[in-house]
Amino acid sequence: MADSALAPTAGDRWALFLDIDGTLLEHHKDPTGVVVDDELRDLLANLDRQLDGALALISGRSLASIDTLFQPLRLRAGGLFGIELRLSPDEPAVAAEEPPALATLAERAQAELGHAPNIVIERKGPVLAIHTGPHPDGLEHITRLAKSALPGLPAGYRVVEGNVGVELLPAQALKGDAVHRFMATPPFQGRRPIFIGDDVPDEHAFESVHGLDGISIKVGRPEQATAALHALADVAAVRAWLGDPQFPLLDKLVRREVTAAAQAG
Ligand SMILES: O=P(O)(O)OC[C@H]1O[C@H](O[C@H]2O[C@H](CO)[C@@H](O)[C@H](O)[C@H]2O)[C@H](O)[C@@H](O)[C@@H]1O
Ligand SMILES: [Mg+2]
Repeated sequence: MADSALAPTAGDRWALFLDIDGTLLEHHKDPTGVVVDDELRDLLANLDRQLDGALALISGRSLASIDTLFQPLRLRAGGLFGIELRLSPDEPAVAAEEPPALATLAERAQAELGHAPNIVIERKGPVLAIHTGPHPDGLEHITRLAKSALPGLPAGYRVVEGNVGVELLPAQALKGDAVHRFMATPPFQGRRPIFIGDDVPDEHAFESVHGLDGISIKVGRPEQATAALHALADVAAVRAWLGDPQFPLLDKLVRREVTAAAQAG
């Protein structure tokens, strides 16, 4: 896909989509251990105002987890990789159901792996995450265990191996589709999307924004193949770029060599 993104035209209006973990927040060995500081809340609240509400968090976290983290800030958001969509801030969060076969796997994973110090099992309705933390000991075994449940799950479920864990996702868990849903609604319509993410599931959103004349930005891991055309080094660089008074300063983005896209998760 040709990269038109760094060819801003006068009067460009932007829409901003942000991944959370590894993009806005440094990773922590426990998913519940991350904390959103007031500086980040203020940064996002200011961007939300500056963009007339065309800002959404697109995360593998559930909407409930996102709201707990960022409260009292309540932004537009796509939770569970887009399964849960809040297209306007005053919409109530509706939690998605956990399929029985996924509950069985979660209990088996807890029995087999729960004792390992680096393993955290996170049940998120139709998504199950088995976190390995930064030292993915036993990742192969965990992936095999997760794949063993696929025959018992609804068609379309897949196992995604991310940077720090394995997740079992249903077919509709695609961040790029969430971006398209937001872009088809006010106040996102007619704007150029920017997506910033760090992990395999964000690849699908990078591809989506390319088709919308947008900007794709991968955070960290320069050695990883990605469809993203631009890069920011780490969480601190993301927050500095977002906080620049002249946001979005496109020429401050590092161009990434176009590499084979990671498997869009
Ligand atoms: O799409 P994201 O917003 O990046 O969310 C991806 C997952 O993030 C969380 O798990 C990851 O971060 C945790 C905190 O740093 C870490 O403990 C865990 O090992 C990582 O996998 C969250 O818990 C998941 O539900 C999200 O899918
Ligand atoms: Mg992430």
